[in-house]
Amino acid sequence: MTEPVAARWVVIDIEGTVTPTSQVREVLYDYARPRLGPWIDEHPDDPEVGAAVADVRAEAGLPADAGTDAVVAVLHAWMDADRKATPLKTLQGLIWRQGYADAELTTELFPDVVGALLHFHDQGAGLAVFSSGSVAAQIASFSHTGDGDLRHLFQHHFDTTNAGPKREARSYRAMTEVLGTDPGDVLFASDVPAELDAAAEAGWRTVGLARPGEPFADADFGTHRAVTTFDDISIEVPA
Ligand SMILES: CSCCC(=O)C(=O)COP(=O)(O)O
Ligand SMILES: [Mg+2]
Repeated sequence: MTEPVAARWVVIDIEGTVTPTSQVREVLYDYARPRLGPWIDEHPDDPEVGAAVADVRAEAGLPADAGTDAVVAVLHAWMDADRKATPLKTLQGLIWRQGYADAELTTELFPDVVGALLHFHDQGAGLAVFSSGSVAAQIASFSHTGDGDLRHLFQHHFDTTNAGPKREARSYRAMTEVLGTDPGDVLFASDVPAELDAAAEAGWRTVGLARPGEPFADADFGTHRAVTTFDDISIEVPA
């Protein structure tokens, strides 16, 4: 990106934008898959787990008393289809948080990401994350990266629970309220054109990450600027 974008906030997507898609769909999904059933059975009194399991049953049309095996079969099918259903994301996030705490997981970021985020931060921009991954998963994921603990960089974390669906403008309007700024002061970076469309509809500025080898490398980004690396994104923070 040659021209700097005026932005007080930079909001980043995760999968395909700052981490390779394989980091989520292979490393993290493979970690969660065998642990979902045991996690559900070992946390019978955790209200967050109970609510997520009830939501899986309801969303999948299972009976209200369907057992763990039936619930896990649905969760595995959703993962196979990469359906980013909120109750799945809640349960994955709890499992991944434990995995990061146990030092069994480390987040691999694209090599251009940390330098760019540090630069935006040093320029005085606020940084936030908007991902289908739960807030718990996001925070855990940035606590153990190949580049160290990056949690201090982010002032806000948004997911499909506290903001809403990623492809709907109302989610971006809700986040704008929380950020306490004008929508035109926010730059959203994502690999998914439909997410950028929703952000633009809410008045945000957008940049598409068309990273070589990633699922949206050859996507049509329409009127959104598209770059292949964060090295090509520059911002200026209005005085
Ligand atoms: C470590 S955060 C987990 C990310 C995740 O579960 C996911 O589905 C990523 O989706 P995104 O909206 O960031 O593309
Ligand atoms: Mg993405």
